[in-house]
Amino acid sequence: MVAIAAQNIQMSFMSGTTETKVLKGIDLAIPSGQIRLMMGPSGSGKTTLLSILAGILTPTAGQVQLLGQEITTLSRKELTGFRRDHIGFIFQSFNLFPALTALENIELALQLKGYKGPGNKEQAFDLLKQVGLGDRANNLPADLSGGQKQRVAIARALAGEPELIMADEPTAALDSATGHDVIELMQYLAKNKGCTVLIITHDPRITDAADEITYLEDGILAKQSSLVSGFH
Ligand SMILES: Nc1ncnc2c1ncn2[C@@H]1O[C@H](COP(=O)(O)OP(=O)(O)OP(=O)(O)O)[C@@H](O)[C@H]1O
Repeated sequence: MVAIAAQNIQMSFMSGTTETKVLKGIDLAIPSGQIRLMMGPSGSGKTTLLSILAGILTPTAGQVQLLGQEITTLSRKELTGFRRDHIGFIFQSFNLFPALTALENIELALQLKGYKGPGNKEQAFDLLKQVGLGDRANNLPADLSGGQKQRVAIARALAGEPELIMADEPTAALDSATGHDVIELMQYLAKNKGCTVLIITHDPRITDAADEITYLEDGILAKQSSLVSGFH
């Protein structure tokens, strides 16, 4: 099954009377359970494309289907619900609430996803254990290292078991060993939970973890390499 699909995605931004075409007709099909990297020079349109695939930005033209659902026809409200129910997001900047402990950050995510029972604390703790942070549950983000914060952010993205994980530079702020741990965790999720993982990265150290790499250059797909079949 194809988890993330897009046809002829185009995106233009207006600044004054000048139109800048950032995406010029992108087609994508990412199978379920795959780890797909999206790479390319700065300004090539990666974040814009991820935002469109996640239904955060509406493209100027083109269609997107997530888990078989056409999302370009959904209302804002329906999109918000779809994202909440099916997508876990991970960003370079972690975006944790500084006044909440690691555990509370995840409990909050569960609440926002509509989980309202006494089991939330236990579930949040289980998620922290999955990312190897069972012993840091009561720490505030300020008392965690960059890698630990990113692992909390991943645990939060996993709350509610989303089928899709979308990450924008998840290892950029991490040292090499920690970045590797984070990617191993994503591999675990893809292989064992059937998550489909789409990662924007500049980080050449994580290319080995990908099933496939999509290269974006100046708003078009430059090439696609399948690591599984062994050609780069
Ligand atoms: N809201 C916006 N309004 C106008 N231009 C925008 C907007 N968002 C992005 N752009 C422009 O679109 C182009 C692509 O930006 P985008 O952030 O998608 O690139 P990127 O490949 O993710 O870059 P980086 O690797 O530096 O994050 C850039 O030239 C950027 O200035």
